[in-house]
Amino acid sequence: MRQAWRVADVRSAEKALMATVPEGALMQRAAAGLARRCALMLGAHGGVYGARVLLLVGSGDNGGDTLFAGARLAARGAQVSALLLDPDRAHPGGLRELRRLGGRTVHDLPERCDLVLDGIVGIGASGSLRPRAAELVAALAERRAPVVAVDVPSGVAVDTGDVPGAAVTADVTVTFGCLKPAHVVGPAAAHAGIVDVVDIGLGATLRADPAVRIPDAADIAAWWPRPGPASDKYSRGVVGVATGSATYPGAALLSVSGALAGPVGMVRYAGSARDDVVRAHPSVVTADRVSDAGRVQAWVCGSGLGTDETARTEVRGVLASPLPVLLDADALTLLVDGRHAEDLRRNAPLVVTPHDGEFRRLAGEAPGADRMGAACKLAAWINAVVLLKGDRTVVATPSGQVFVNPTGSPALATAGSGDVLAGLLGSLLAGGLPAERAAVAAAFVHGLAGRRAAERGPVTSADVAAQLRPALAELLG
Ligand SMILES: NC(=O)C1=CN([C@@H]2O[C@H](COP(=O)(O)OP(=O)(O)OC[C@H]3O[C@@H](n4cnc5c(N)ncnc54)[C@H](OP(=O)(O)O)[C@@H]3O)[C@@H](O)[C@H]2O)[C@@H](O)CC1
Ligand SMILES: Nc1ncnc2c1ncn2[C@@H]1O[C@H](COP(=O)(O)OP(=O)(O)O)[C@@H](O)[C@H]1O
Repeated sequence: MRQAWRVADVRSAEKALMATVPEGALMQRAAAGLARRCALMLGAHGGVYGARVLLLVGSGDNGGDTLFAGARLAARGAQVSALLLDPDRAHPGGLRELRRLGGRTVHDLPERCDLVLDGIVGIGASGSLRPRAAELVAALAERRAPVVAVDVPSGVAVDTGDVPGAAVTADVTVTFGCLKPAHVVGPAAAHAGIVDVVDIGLGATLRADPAVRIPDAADIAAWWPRPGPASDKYSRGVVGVATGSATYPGAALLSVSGALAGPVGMVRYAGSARDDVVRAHPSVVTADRVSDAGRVQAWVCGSGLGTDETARTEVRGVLASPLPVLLDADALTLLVDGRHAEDLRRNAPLVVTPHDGEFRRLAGEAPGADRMGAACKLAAWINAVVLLKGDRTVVATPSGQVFVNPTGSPALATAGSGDVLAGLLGSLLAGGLPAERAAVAAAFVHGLAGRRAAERGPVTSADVAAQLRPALAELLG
């Protein structure tokens, strides 16, 4: 599991580390790692010697890292030019070193270059880029040269992953010590490109809790419940699916197909699409209503359910059970008027899976610029695990733990793909995973399936469901 830390925590760790090393040592470690990565990129396209490298240099230490890295590239024969945003405030030691090794300063963006290092601002940035920096970033976007962002792409909000204005879009971001939220969450993540972490020795002093955890395939494979010799269909868990309606029978089929790909031994369906469900999935045991469904270990409720009194009774029914419950789509709409406030006071886990519109209705405001903060706030408020959908889906727990999903594809933005996710997540709940792991694992595998489906052309949610099994076969070996 990778982790990312907030600026304040990085700063304290850096301060503690700096007290133990010679002055300037951290910047040299950062510059060495940065130069190495740049040399690798140049090496793949003709070599370092003679390559035209442009440094965009702000007046903080981010610019300092960039100048020292540029000096190292100049020492290897690159033609390095530095564009200083504020020449009087550029890092003096870095500028001296660059000049000593043959680098020069320029006043405008050159027409052509082989690599650009973005050292305008790093973790010391505040607010959106100032006009001169923003102009430069806009002009850079037209040059189409490969860009390496130093620590973070300039213009992103480091702690939230928001992109409040102009921002550099990098091919590679070389960051120091640890990941920061902007590398993995929100619209900023798409600006970072491939992210490389350079070890500057921060590990020992970085003691704060991470701001966000990023699962990898090994985590999901380790968590995924697997049947053993003593398993039977009941001991593997039975998930109840209360979704779909006469108007939306497809939602029932999609959520059931998601549930069937999960680890449970049986799927029970309760609702008016039962005939369609059995026709498509003969192994599913069906009933008309939640109250008649039989024993399950977790409930999934909401996709395509409608918002009439029958739907309300079903939502009330699943919430009244002592079991883990996932509420999605129409069930979330039904929560908004407050009539289920009492039902929400339950001891068993609750997971809600809103997209932005559902989130706004539930929380009373849109997730806004800080998706992690917003998800945490809602999770604490309703005492539920919140899975906030989107690119880089966020999972937040009532106690404030946050996960960001690294898999997925924009192709998942297709009607019904959330229904598939809900079914899979419910299956993991019934299979015995703690709610936050079920949410994280479901988002991860759903994202893998989305990617696989996208490789085969335009994606429907049925394609996503069909790719869950192959994605799992690959993941679980
Ligand atoms: N600490 C360490 O141990 C290590 C730190 N390291 C490196 O230091 C970096 C942090 O350096 P930092 O603290 O000097 O801040 P930095 O990111 O250069 O930004 C400050 C400058 O930006 C300016 N500025 C601010 N906002 C702006 C805006 N919106 N638009 C435009 N400009 C804006 C601000 O201007 P001012 O407000 O002063 O006028 C000031 O000039 C970090 O990311 C990493 O690369 C590594 O060497 C490893 C060891
Ligand atoms: N731009 C995007 N990039 C990646 N994934 C996305 C994007 N937009 C939506 N998704 C994913 O697609 C799914 C859509 O779910 P949802 O909005 O509930 O659809 P539906 O209600 O039609 O089933 C979610 O898993 C979400 O994370």
